[in-house]
Amino acid sequence: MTKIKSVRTRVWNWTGPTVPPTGNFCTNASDALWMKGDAMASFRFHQWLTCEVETEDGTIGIGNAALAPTVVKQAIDDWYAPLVVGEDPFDYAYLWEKMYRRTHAWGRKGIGMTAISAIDIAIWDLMGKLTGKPVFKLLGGRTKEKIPVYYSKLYAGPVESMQAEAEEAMKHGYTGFKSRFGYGPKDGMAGMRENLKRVEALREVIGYDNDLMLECYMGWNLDYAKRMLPKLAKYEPRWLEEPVIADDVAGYAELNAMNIVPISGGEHEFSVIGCAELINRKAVSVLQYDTNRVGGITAAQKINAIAEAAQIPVIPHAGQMHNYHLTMANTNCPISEYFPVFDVEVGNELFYYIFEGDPEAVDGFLQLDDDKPGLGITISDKHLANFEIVE
Ligand SMILES: O=C(O)[C@H](O)[C@H](O)[C@@H](O)CO
Ligand SMILES: [Mg+2]
Repeated sequence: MTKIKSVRTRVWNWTGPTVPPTGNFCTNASDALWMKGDAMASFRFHQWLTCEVETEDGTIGIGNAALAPTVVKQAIDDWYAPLVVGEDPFDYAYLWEKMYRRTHAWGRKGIGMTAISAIDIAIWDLMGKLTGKPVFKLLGGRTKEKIPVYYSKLYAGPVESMQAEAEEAMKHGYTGFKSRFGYGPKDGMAGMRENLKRVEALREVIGYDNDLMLECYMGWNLDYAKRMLPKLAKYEPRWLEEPVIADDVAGYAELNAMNIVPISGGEHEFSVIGCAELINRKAVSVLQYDTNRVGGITAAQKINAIAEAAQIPVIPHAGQMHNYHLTMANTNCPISEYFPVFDVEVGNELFYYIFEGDPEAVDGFLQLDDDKPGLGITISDKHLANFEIVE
């Protein structure tokens, strides 16, 4: 048995070229504020955290976090790393509880649970490498020949450019497409019409034999969503995502109970109990935790069991290997989100510039390798010139 010897955290700041997103490309929680300018102008994921857990025999497991990397790094360095050094990585359930309970006063959600996630993902990568098995083979094995993925971009912009993007994506074999709304409560009825115009335009391109998912990114509220749902029904969205802020679980449940459009959410929920509440209160018809926020693979797999018992499908936020392995290992995880490989824009695509090994979608599917131990990713040296790395 080899013990954990060290935890190395690094913050990767992208300093390379970026594509400026169109203004107002997605509604968001800040839209409710009285503020000047475009709230999404500051919405960038141009930083990422890598977390490498090394054992005494020199094996290194790789974890990561996208939320607040500099703060999560400090939390790991100061609080969480000391809790796992000297421990056996295969005692991962005990280590998860140790990290969760020793910081329970402040770490149950947000930064603390993101830090736990990064370390836990690294531990699962480590266990895969130490056993010579891909992580999905440690979770339940292959439940799919390949993973169906949905195309996730279509940021709100001019109707013609959204239609052109959807047309291009159609050529790559996707059968699911997620777009972002650009308008919300502050834009009134005129904004509603702009939103509906774009949904109609996308349906004209992709037709009705493909899935269309609609993303609000917490930018609406209960009143606006209740008014919009009947107007959206005829476009048959597969789901309406994060219509209200993450704390408005009652609002989620009311919208989902209207049974007009399935409501999805969870990418801003944390821990097993946090997701169990969304399920038990019937707040979502599709649960979308992100493994690098919710508590890592240990927590995500427990949540998958609770969701399966309630027959709520789990389609994790973001794609990326820490989520793909769970989707491969669970029949109740039918498809994956997939950010197409793009020049760095909002930052959802930054993962591709830090890591190697993330599979590219082919004809709307992606594949995992039965013989690649761990998560199957390495830290890339291909784009180092475009990063400032903080140890
Ligand atoms: O579901 C998603 O992909 C997220 O909400 C996105 O990361 C974000 O880009 C908002 O569109
Ligand atoms: Mg989302």
